[in-house]
Amino acid sequence: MTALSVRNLAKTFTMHLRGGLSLPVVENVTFAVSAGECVVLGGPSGAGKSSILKMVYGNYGVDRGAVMIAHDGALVDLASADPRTVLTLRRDAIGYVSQFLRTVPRVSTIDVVAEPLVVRGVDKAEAQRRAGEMLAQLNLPERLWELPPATFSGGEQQRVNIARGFITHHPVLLLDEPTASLDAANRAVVVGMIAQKKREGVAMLGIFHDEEVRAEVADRIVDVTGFAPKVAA
Ligand SMILES: Nc1ncnc2c1ncn2[C@@H]1O[C@H](COP(=O)(O)OP(=O)(O)OP(=O)(O)O)[C@@H](O)[C@H]1O
Repeated sequence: MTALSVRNLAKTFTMHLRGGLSLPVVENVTFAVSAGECVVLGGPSGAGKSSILKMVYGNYGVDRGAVMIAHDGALVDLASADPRTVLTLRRDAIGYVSQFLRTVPRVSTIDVVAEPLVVRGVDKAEAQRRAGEMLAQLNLPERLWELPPATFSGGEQQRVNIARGFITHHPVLLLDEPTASLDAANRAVVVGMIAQKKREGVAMLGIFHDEEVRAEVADRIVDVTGFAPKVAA
């Protein structure tokens, strides 16, 4: 079953501070991700992988094309949806694990991780219990759970971010380098968490620079260089 279908996306950045210089990045981006599948975007630095992920989540507008996401038994185009629909899709249908944690001052780690469940109506104590399970799985020492993550190391912050991104059940999940700052043991934990999401039928689209991780999680690699804009003669 197709959970995410990207059709003919195109993006050109316009550099307003450079006299309106236009920088075509990708065109005709077309691929689909099925439930229970992890598709990885491949290609060299600058090919447009992050830009595609940001368009799929609606952080970047698209010049052309559609991002169809399964929701309530239909496919909804996130690229042309109004802001309310985008928020609904982000609550119920599509999640995003970014590379970096955006920390909020004074909020404890356990509450940072529990929050996505609390806003979905889960009882606070139950949300914190599940947050603790995620943090323990990711080997984050319990003495850190009551502290805000602002002063944590890069790898600790990334694990808090992964716990927060994986705690909900979004049928489509976008992963932007979730293992970049992790040691081998924790990379293996995340690989296991991705395998678990596959078993639960989640469709994942990700960027992984680490070749070992990529080989373990990718069911298919979509080479982004195939979407390079044709240079006009
Ligand atoms: N907001 C932006 N404004 C202008 N140009 C941008 C913007 N975002 C990306 N670009 C440009 O688009 C091109 C593709 O960038 P992108 O980050 O998508 O590549 P990538 O394949 O993810 O690279 P990497 O593997 O290095 O992360 C680059 O040339 C980049 O400079």
